[in-house]
Amino acid sequence: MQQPSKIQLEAIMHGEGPARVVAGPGSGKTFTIIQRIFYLIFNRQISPDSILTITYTKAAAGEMQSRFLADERSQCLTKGLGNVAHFGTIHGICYSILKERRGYQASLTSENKRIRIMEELLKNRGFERMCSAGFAAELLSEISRIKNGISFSGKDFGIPQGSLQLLLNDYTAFMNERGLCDFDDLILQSLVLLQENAAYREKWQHRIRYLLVDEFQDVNLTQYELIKLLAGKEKNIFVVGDDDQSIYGFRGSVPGIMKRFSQDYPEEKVLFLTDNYRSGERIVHFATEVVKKNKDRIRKEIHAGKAGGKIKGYCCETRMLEEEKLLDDIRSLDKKELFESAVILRTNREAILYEELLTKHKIPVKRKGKKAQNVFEGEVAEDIRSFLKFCKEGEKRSDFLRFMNKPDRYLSSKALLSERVSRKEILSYYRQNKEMCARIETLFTGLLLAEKLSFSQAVRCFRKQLGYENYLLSKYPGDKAGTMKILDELQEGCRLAERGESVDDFFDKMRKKTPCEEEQTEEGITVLTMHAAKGLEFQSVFLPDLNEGVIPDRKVKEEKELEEERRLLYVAITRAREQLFLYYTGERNRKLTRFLCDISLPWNRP
Ligand SMILES: Nc1ncnc2c1ncn2[C@@H]1O[C@H](COP(=O)(O)OP(=O)(O)OP(=O)(O)O)[C@@H](O)[C@H]1O
Repeated sequence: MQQPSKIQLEAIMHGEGPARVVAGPGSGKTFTIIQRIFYLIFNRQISPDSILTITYTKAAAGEMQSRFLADERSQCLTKGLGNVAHFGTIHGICYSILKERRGYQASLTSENKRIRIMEELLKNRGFERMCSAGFAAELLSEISRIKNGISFSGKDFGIPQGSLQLLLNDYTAFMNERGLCDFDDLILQSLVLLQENAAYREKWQHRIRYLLVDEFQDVNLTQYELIKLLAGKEKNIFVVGDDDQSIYGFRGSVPGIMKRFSQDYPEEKVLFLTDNYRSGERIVHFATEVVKKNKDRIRKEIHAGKAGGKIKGYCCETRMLEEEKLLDDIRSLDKKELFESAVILRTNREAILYEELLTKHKIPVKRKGKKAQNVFEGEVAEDIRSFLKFCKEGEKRSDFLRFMNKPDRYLSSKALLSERVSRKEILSYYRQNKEMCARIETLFTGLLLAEKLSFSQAVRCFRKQLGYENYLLSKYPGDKAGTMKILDELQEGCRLAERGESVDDFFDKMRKKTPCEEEQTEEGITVLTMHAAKGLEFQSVFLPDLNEGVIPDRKVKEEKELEEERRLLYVAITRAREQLFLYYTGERNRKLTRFLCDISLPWNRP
């Protein structure tokens, strides 16, 4: 078995009271937490049932639990005491806190459903033109900031500031009236419940005698308040985190939370886990050079536990040369190395494009545990739903607005004079413009036809005859296969509609069918985003597109946000065990990311 280092041992054997472990990447945080749980159970005779470990994601909780159960010491626990330690996310714990309380019946609303609700509320307030899933998601993230007491981000949403507050009120009223709640509500409601109900609070404090928190740097302030309440007067709270890996600012986390803990618990024990067991020395030094430019951080010296580590940087004249060099480098790996390597990108969309590039060049890509998408959820499904509702159920203005300019027909909402859309009215509005009139006639011919067709045939008409398929293909040029797959599955799925069934009922029914997890885990190189790479490690890591505008993202301007972008790059770099490959392009005067500009590294031309 792996032997803990002296400092890890000190953390593992910490007794009572608050402790804060400031750790670097690859320093064995998970290992330390698991060993501490065993220490508490076997050396301090703490009942496993009263130990709770909070992780940031469900996947991390599952991973930690299986590592705990894989240790043979856990076997005698299940046999002997009949209970085990608990692992869960903060949302999971809050759900239990609320559920146990008699009468609590709120049902948790999925992200997709929240987006649909927000779209509806936007329409009700007269913002039809701005209504899209992306815009609704951005507003919801702002609402989340407000609910968590974080100041307004300053983003310009193109709507008056007062309207944002109105939308927040609408959203709260909508959720309350229907007994719905979202992830923020889970935390806020649990917090209020525990604050107001002393007996219930004490019951939970008594139940959780030892609280361990992983990835503490990503906890937001409301979550932190709740964690403090659970820790209660005994304060047996053990938090582990790396402020340099705080990358969830958009969910309200702040790297300063690690410092805040020490203000709230001045009697804390502080320990620094600074030996990196994962990466070769050169990679550790390089990563440190990158992150140390951030001002808002706890200073720490990370030491490499292993010698070596290879870093190669390439400045490519064109995007095409960059892709070719990346492909060549990946091809130079043997099969085993390939399966243990990853290409890491800034955004999801880029990850999809790179996955496609590799597949096109016959490089196997791993799709591990990826959740199959329910095609009846999302933007495309919403467009199709509006189209079907319009054709089959009353030609409503709000439905028409959603699809009328997909593809762009240059139709203005001003041409829609009444709640029920009339072809005549629109034609009369554009009577001076022959081209527009021809376009409108073509659209309405298709709509009239679709009215008489089955759901599935109508979807086909929308795709092919009315140009929706080509519109999507030009919107997502890099994801042709994905777009066609969604459209095919939606069209096929619509065959399941029953005679006389309303469009909304049918879509709701189809949305409830949970898609199964993709069973096979193909062997190949992993392609993922910087956010998703957190907590993972790979033998070789490839980082393409290290250009200004990509990282930092072109929208990011403020110093605080720039520091978070730098941390993202740090997370990506520190995933590499042995080899790190970096690429950027100088095409059309594009520049290397500012985060690497002043770090000495030979940038070779391929
Ligand atoms: N004392 C030790 N001796 C040898 N190897 C160790 C020791 N502690 C941890 N390791 C190894 O170091 C690697 C990193 O550990 P772990 O994944 O727990 O790091 P982490 O701190 O959670 O990393 P990160 O925050 O970067 O995701 C693992 O392969 C682990 O087995």
